[in-house]
Amino acid sequence: MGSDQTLEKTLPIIHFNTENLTPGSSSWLSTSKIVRCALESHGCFIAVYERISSEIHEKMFNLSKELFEVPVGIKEQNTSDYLGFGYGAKFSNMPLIEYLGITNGATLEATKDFTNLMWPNGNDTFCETAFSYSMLLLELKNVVMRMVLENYGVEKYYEHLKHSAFHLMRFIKYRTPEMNEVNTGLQPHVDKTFLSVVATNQVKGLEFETKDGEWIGFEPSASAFLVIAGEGFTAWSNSKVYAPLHRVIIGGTEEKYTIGLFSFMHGTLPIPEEFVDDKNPLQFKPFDNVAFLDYCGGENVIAQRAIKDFCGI
Ligand SMILES: O=C(O)CCC(=O)C(=O)O
Ligand SMILES: [Fe+2]
Repeated sequence: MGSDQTLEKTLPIIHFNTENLTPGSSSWLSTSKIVRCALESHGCFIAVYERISSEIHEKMFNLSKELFEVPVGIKEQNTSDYLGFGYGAKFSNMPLIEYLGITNGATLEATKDFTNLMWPNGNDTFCETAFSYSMLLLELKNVVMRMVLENYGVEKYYEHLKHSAFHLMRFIKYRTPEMNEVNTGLQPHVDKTFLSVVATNQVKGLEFETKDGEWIGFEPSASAFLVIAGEGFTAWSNSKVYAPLHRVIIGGTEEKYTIGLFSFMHGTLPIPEEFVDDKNPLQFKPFDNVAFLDYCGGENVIAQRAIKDFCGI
């Protein structure tokens, strides 16, 4: 296990292995502290998680290429009322990005429904691989949640949060820019989620802004996943967890593919009293993550950090 979080111009890197994945072990406890610190200082970190083998990772990304080859008319049937869910492409300010999403990702039923929508004659390999892969991302997300909550001494909320969570499994493709075309893959934004785990192919482009305004690029490598906090987690933790601004710039000649498991919460969440004291007065009212998404999908979409406007005190 190691952490490079004090190094400037790099994202914190946290290794997860058999030893520190054993709840209650001293190594679990020390890793929990490092995870919490990373989410407070950067709002994200690189998780080196070897339980996700390079075989399934590669298989999933190859299938994801196949997914984007499905005819547009079918991809467009992947609709959703939520901001950023469903199918999206051909945005005037972000011409390179195309995405598809499984609402209620990391469930077999939704993965099957999505597969059957994309391939009316079926595609068992896609369905099985996407489901297994989403479960592995979910496992990592849950480990991180549990570690952070334990380290804050608020583990009593873990089961409730785990059961209130629902996930968007999002597949993204960024094509390379043509001559004189902008290289913006994804505009700078802060996720409206609680917590996400994002995997990418070997192509660079994802960048995070540090608290002092510098942009740091993510260098993809085998078994490296990004854990990113969203504004929901910031509100719930009374601003202890930081949600970082990030963007995608497509520079090279290769297409970038991303697969992310983005978590959101159902229901109204109050801010635990453990996060509030004289030095840290309550900053947010109880909030509904789904209502927050709706709020951001309306005319407030421009605001990069909308949570304060939505439920700040
Ligand atoms: O494609 C990526 O690397 C990042 C995607 C992302 O930030 C998002 O979908 O919110
Ligand atoms: Fe994002």
